[in-house]
Amino acid sequence: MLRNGKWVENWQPIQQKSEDGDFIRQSSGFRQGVVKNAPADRYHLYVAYICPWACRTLMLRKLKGLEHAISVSVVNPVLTEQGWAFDSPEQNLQKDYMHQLYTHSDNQYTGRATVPVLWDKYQQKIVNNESADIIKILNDDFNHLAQNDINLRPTHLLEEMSELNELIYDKINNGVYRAGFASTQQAYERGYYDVFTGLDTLEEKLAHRKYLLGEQLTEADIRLFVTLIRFDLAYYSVFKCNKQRIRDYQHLHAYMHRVYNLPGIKQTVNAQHIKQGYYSIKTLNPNGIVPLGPDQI
Ligand SMILES: N[C@@H](CCC(=O)N[C@@H](CS)C(=O)NCC(=O)O)C(=O)O
Repeated sequence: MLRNGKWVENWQPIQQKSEDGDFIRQSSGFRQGVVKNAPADRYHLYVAYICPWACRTLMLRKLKGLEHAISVSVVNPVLTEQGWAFDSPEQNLQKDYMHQLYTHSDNQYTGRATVPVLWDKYQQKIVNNESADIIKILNDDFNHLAQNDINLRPTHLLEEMSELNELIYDKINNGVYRAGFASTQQAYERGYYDVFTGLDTLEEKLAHRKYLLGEQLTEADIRLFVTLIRFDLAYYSVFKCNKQRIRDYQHLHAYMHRVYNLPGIKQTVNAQHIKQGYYSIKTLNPNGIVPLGPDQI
């Protein structure tokens, strides 16, 4: 991580814990918006295919048809001693590491150099590093450039969606991390039970619905999909969420494939990066062996 603009931590991110051993997610440091009627060459996304938070921004970019307007850089799947690294110097400032883009934006930055990042190419600085903000920005503020007429935050569904988003975040998106990074048995069990009660609730909901809120795809589906697609590949095993796989849920499994088969979505999923990334977390998998399976998800 960065402390006052200096890279201080060794490669494995220190996971903040509560007194009871629960994993605590840190908050994001850059929370700005974009300019009105942004030109097509102004903004850029930095993402990792391993990262569910980053991939939800990639999904929005695809679904809205913003590929021509928002360029993308993808980091390598395995965190290095200096955090996220690029294969070759990235395209905006020719930097090798993500943390250099953070210190270029704020030379006193303290915090983790996470992805996703929404970058302003004109001002050469980070606009926002919170995926919840970024997906809202991509949905609401780029309609003049969007090639697809789709709104994932329809006003009449916002209230129901935000309730559902809370459940998805607490029990599922963050639940798998709370199980995976727990440092006591009790904390692990809290995470584990949250994950599976959450999945059971949504399995029931999806028995009668195409998407979480009915016929229309919404942001809630994006938020759920990114965890479902990583589940059998990584969370089931490396995060010990092993009551059952997504494959074993009739409705959730069909739904996951329904979303996966939407135009462009497959290109936001890279199973090899997901496995390499999660199985390289040394505290959870000291020898770094990456499993060959599953053959199918
Ligand atoms: N609040 C952030 C969380 C992003 C996040 O945790 N990203 C992880 C990858 S999944 C990361 O970049 N970790 C690097 C690190 O912690 O050093 C968001 O949703 O945008």
